[in-house]
Amino acid sequence: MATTFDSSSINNNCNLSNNTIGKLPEESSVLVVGAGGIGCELLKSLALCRFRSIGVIDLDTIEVSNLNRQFLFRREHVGQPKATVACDSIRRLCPSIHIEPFHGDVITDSRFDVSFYKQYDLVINALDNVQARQHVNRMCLLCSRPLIDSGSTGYNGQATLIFKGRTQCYDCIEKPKQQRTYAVCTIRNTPSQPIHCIVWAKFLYNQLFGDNEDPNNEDVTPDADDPENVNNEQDNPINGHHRVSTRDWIHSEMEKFDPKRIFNKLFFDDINYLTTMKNLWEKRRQPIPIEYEKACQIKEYHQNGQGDHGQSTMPKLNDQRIQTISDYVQMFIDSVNELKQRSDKQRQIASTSKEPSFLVWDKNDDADLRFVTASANLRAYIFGINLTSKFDVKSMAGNIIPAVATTNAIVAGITVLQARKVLSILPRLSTDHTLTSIKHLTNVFVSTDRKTGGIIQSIPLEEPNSSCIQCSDLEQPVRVRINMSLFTLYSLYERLIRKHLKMNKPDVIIADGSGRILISADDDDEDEQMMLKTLDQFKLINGTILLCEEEYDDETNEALLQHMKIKLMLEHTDTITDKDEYIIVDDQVIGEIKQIKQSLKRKLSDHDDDDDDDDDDHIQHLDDYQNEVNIVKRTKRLSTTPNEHNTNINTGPIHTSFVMLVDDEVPVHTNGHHEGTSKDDFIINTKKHKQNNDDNFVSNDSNSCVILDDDDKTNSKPVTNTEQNANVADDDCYCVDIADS
Ligand SMILES: Nc1ncnc2c1ncn2[C@@H]1O[C@H](COP(=O)(O)OP(=O)(O)OP(=O)(O)O)[C@@H](O)[C@H]1O
Ligand SMILES: [Zn+2]
Repeated sequence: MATTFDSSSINNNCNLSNNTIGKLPEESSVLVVGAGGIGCELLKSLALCRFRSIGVIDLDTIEVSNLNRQFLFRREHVGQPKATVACDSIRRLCPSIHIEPFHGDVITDSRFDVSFYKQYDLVINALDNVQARQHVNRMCLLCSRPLIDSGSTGYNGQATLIFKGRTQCYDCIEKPKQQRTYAVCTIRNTPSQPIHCIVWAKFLYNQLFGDNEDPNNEDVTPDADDPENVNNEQDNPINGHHRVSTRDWIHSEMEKFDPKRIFNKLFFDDINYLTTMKNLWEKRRQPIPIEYEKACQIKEYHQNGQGDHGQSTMPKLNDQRIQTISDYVQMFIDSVNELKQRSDKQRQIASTSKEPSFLVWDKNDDADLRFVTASANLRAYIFGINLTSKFDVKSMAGNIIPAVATTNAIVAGITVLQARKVLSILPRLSTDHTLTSIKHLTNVFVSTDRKTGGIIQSIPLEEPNSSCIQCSDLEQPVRVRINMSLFTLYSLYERLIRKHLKMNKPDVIIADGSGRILISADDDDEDEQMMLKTLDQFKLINGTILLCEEEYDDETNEALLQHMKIKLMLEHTDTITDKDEYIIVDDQVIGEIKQIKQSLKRKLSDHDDDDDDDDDDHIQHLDDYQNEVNIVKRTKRLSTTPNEHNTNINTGPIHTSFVMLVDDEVPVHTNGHHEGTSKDDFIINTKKHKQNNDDNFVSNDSNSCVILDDDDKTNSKPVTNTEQNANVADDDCYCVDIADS
């Protein structure tokens, strides 16, 4: 790494096409997200292939376990940010490069907003988790930046291309569940494999130290509703054994928090209760409860003293060895004590900061891992299941598939070739909105499955999935800037969605592929407590997209005006300190409205010029017009300047305008400066209305304008920003408030 490499020597090999129109690597800038296994290989290859402007994001610091394959790091770097060290190493390899590190979480760090992404021509993912990949995918769709998603699992890998609206995006195909799920009854009542005990131990961790409000925080207490337990009377004390929910029990125990009592509750009382559910044990080995004092005496590796199950006599690291039950008892007590201290400290920190008040299990944290190893093995012993070494628990609990350095290197190489191909077509992308300019590109997979072809396989790009929530509806989301740790669900729904965006009562769905409903329109009993929670308490993060969708109300017909779908993109910023404040970022939306205006103008003037009174033409025109109205309706979501909800932002006077559609005609309104004006006046500056309020029909409210039925001026109605839906009949006109541009 100390030597400097002259990359020009390999440039010819990297010249993928004779296409001189394309952008050259040295002229382009690339954002690499993730500086781990693939990331290190990728940065090296990009630098050697003459990429000269690179941004690198990574949230992590270097660990000893990274050093075997993440070769930009050395032992002396352990503990330092990956992004910074990776960039330093690349600079040593290639001094002329401009490479900038960003140590932060790509999802939650508010530095990585739309303008950040727009600095780059191309984005490359070298990440290891779905959530971060989905986030970058969304940002690239929003910013119209091509994305290459690289990844590897063991011997398999991929470098797939994502072009907004032209190829499938990362979310077009539902991802297989990352983690295998196990039946709750198996975990709580009848484990039969080490993994069942490990999953149980992770649930237990969450119950003792984790987020109690997390819906995934499963109860670890015996499940009296087990379908196999049908003939038993449920939840009755049997032979004096009560079933006590661990969650409730631990709360009542918080003061004393004695690890020995916890031990006895989990491994003696609960197991005793389980043994009373007789049906479960008709065809299974019944678990044997153990008390703390007795467990301390057990020097066996296994219930039947079978020792180190089938493991070879190869020398092993300590963590790879299975220990005795008494060792695991000690490990349990020590780790519970350590984690209790840490959790108390965390609660204290949370009381004066925005930090969470709970612990989050981390496979790389030694106390976390010891707790799960000890708890899982004690439970395994009770159920007669083989024990598992700490080393194996880490890989099973962390859902780890071993990384293969060679796969990472191959994937990184392919990714750089993909990047060069993308650059070669970049200038044409903005003018060609079909698949033509990218039809020679492919997704590339590395696979050991020889039946499907060679190790490296090229698969044609596929068109977007029309029902993909992220990319099918190319309408841009409305970007809302808020402070997630202050802004409440109430403010989101009542102030922003209902009052400002004027939706009636929409469902609000989290568009992360889970389909989780944040607020249901059907839910009449809104839980007040829930509405007062801040958005971060619902685990909404920077970049979350919410789909607000309103259905027709057939009975009242009201919904005709309100039938809308709006996507909101939440952007977190610490700079907002008012809990109710939000800023709608509008540059793209204003552009969109201008386009609609242009297109309406064209249509209406075509119609005027058309002397032929052909009925079919007329119908066609009305259809077109209706489409436009629908577009406008759907686009009813604008306003960036301060409004009644954020007047505390001192950004000057309110300039609010309306886009108006009156029947099939151009809107007419009567105050002096606009009267008789042409079709151009779809956008009416209401500030001017106020300045000229010598007119009968003009409201004194600077946020209002007057609209008329085209042919009957007596129908004139003043319309204000906030009342427009109520006052304007559906067949009269339709208003869209937009910021004065
Ligand atoms: N949300 C995120 N923001 C920024 N970087 C991320 C985010 N999520 C993951 N990463 C980074 O992506 C990289 C993925 O690399 P890799 O798959 O080699 O994982 P690793 O954490 O380095 O290795 P291991 O998991 O085996 O310890 C990591 O360096 C990780 O820090
Ligand atoms: Zn998609």
